[in-house]
Amino acid sequence: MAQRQEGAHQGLKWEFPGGKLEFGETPEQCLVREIQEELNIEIKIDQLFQVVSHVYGERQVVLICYRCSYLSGALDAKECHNFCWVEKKDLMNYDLAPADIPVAQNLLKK
Ligand SMILES: Nc1nc2c([nH]c(=O)n2[C@H]2C[C@H](O)[C@@H](COP(=O)(O)OP(=O)(O)OP(=O)(O)O)O2)c(=O)[nH]1
Ligand SMILES: [Mg+2]
Repeated sequence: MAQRQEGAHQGLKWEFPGGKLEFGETPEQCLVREIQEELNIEIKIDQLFQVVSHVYGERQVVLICYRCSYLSGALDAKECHNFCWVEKKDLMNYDLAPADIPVAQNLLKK
């Protein structure tokens, strides 16, 4: 889990790390890039897990969530406030971004 930067949208909330699509890239390419940029590690995309749409006031986000595997690199909070590996059973102890609650609940069921 990554903690969002202070002052960002949903600042200091905990999230599944990732970020916005750039023009022309696939969602999978976007996630590999974002994890490298934010956490300094290389990952492999395993499979689509869940798609969530959430409205925050005037902003709508669509999260495309994947199961991924760690490949290489040393974790570093390059573009996030903090990070940690979290066991599924402990997910609900974090102050999650509201859009992530159904994802965390779904993970707990599996
Ligand atoms: N990555 C991610 N974003 C989430 C989650 N839950 C959630 O509500 N969001 C929201 C926060 C943001 O409004 C949006 C994702 O934008 P972002 O700030 O991560 O985008 P980015 O990494 O490309 O950052 P930037 O370059 O736009 O600053 O989705 C989540 O679990 N992961
Ligand atoms: Mg991000």
